[in-house]
Amino acid sequence: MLPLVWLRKRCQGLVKDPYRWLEDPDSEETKAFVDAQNAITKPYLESCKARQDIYERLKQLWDFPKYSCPARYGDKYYFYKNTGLQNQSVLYVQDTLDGEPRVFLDPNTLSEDGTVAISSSEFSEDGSIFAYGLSSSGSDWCTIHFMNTKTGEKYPEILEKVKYSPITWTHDNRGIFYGCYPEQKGKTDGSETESNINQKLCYHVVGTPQSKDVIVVEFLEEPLWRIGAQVSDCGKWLIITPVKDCRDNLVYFTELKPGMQLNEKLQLTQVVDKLEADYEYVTNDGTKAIFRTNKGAPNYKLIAIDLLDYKQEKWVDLLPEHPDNVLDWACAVDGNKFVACYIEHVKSVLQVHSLINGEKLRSLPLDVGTIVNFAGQKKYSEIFYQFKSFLIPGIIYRVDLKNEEEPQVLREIKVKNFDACLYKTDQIFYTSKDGTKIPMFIVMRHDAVLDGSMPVLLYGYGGFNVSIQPTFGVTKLVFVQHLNGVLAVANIRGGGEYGEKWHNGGRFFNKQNVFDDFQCAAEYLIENKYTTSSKLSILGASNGGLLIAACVNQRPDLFGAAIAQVGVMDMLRFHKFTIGVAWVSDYGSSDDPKHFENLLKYSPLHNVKVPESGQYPATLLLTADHDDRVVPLHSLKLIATLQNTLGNLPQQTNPLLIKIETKAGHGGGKPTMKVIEESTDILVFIVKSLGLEFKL
Ligand SMILES: O=C(NCC(=O)N1CCC[C@H]1C(=O)O)OCc1ccccc1
Repeated sequence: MLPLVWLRKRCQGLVKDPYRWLEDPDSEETKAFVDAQNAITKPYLESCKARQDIYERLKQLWDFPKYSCPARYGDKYYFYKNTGLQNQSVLYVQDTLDGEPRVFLDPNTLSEDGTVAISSSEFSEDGSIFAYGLSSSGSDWCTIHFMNTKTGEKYPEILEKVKYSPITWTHDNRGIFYGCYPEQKGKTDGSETESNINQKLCYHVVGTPQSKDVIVVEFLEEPLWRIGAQVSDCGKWLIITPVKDCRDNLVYFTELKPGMQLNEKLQLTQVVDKLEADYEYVTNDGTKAIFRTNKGAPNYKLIAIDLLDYKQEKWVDLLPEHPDNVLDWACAVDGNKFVACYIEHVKSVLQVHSLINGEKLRSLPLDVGTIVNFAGQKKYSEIFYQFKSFLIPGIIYRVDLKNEEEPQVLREIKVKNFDACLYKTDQIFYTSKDGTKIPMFIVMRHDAVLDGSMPVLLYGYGGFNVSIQPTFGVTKLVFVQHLNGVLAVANIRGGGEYGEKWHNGGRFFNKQNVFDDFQCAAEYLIENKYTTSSKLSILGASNGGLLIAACVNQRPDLFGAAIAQVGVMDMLRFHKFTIGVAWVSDYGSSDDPKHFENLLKYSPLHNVKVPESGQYPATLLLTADHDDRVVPLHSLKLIATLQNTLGNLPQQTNPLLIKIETKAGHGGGKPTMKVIEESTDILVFIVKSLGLEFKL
């Protein structure tokens, strides 16, 4: 037997997996397990006498109008608005910026309980047709629909089996390129766990049935590739950017000649042929295509590639890499400019540059916080951007770049019954186990007394090049305001806060740095008298759920309460379900012996053990039956292991619970009422676990 196969068998032979049966969501045993768990957890969370107060307060604080930036399509403006407690935001249309808004599409009318959400959308080049994806119960699957923007009339066809898909129009307004999985067998409602392979890029002509659609791009020898596609700003080119996991993509292109039928495979020219960096199309200036890339630039930069002479030695830097700040995104505006958004020590910095030579033309001043939303196009000089921070719910600015005017506040979002002046946001840098300085935001009352008595809610994510920047979160503010709490957000490695070096510092064989960074954040908060372990709660979702569960296994003594939402818990098998195989770019795969050992070291499911002294903190796992990003089996297997290993020990008096939501998924598109319910559960669990008093 080959040494590698022998080694794998030996290793895997050592690893028990007694709850493998929980991997079948449709078996009677799994359904009974889910019901039995919910039957314990729901009464536990409902038994909290402060629950109603917490729920009412969350609802009251949530009930403020939320807006997106307005965006121009055709001769109209469109924007999303939620009056406050609507389950889904509504898409409005205006003839002018101060015209009377009219409802354009209200997703709340598409389901009784608000579980149908708009997951993606794109207007045709002339604004005459609106293509939009609808997802149900939080699944990543969506169906694509088409609407005439003048009459509001729906086209008859609905595109099915769409997932991880672009929507990009040919500039003749005739149809769209989109991604689908025609070979997917069985259920495609998000409750299934089957892997997604063999995505195809198709072209759909509006007004025709999907059966007439043609596969225009496929990579038969690469079943794992997801095919990114974008029609260029000028409409002449189709840029194809296949990606295999969660980083590094290739670049192909083809010319879209006027009148092209698009009824056969496209002949692609390959520009980038090595999976070694990210290349994101920004715009093009004639044959000069601009990409945001980290190729030779861990903080990212903009390069120009001449599509007619695309050899690498001919690539030129348009916006060189900044030595410290991360180029987060760029958008072409006003014909010959682009807006660049940087991350500087975790806060957003917004600048306008020349598309001709990249030079900086002006800054757009911001407070300490985040640009959460931007609207601008190469063909318009008017741009909009929305700013948020921990204490600012949203300010939308408008500026017309054709003149030197200062940005004007278009809309300032107000929250009732919350006096932000009572609170402050500090950014501190603490030292992690290996000496690395880690930034952390701390939000609390101005008059807080640091005597170790305050409860803390510590949040982290730590992966996939994702930067956790300041945002306005009602749940966290209720914790600060009504539990006299301290909110701490640790920008641990694995994220993108300091570019590629930060991401690489927390992935593959450096993954333990992420857990060390988070545990050191907790120790910093204790040493500096913000709190004590018994008053310290930790919260994370998805990859952040892995963070929570791994840190609880490694330091059960450090935390008073732990909440892991939709966590990745089985690090030996995650790649076998839905899109899990894409995560090997951060985690590696247990199919590779060197990664097998590394994964086994921190996999939450495989590292539950009885603590030498004391017990595990109060632990709540949250998942949902239609989560097809991180399938619920991860959390089901972990809670079974926790309860079976620790649940009967006399010293384990803290609860070890799970709640499985129905008609819900990974989080995207979740209706407001379900979000408030879940936030109530989280705060109730913290109140009960830390023995806090909720003060209205
Ligand atoms: O899997 C991911 N991204 C990584 C991801 O979602 N992860 C990675 C680990 C668990 C989970 C999380 O942290 O949210 O994206 C798949 C996707 C979705 C939509 C369009 C294109 C591609």
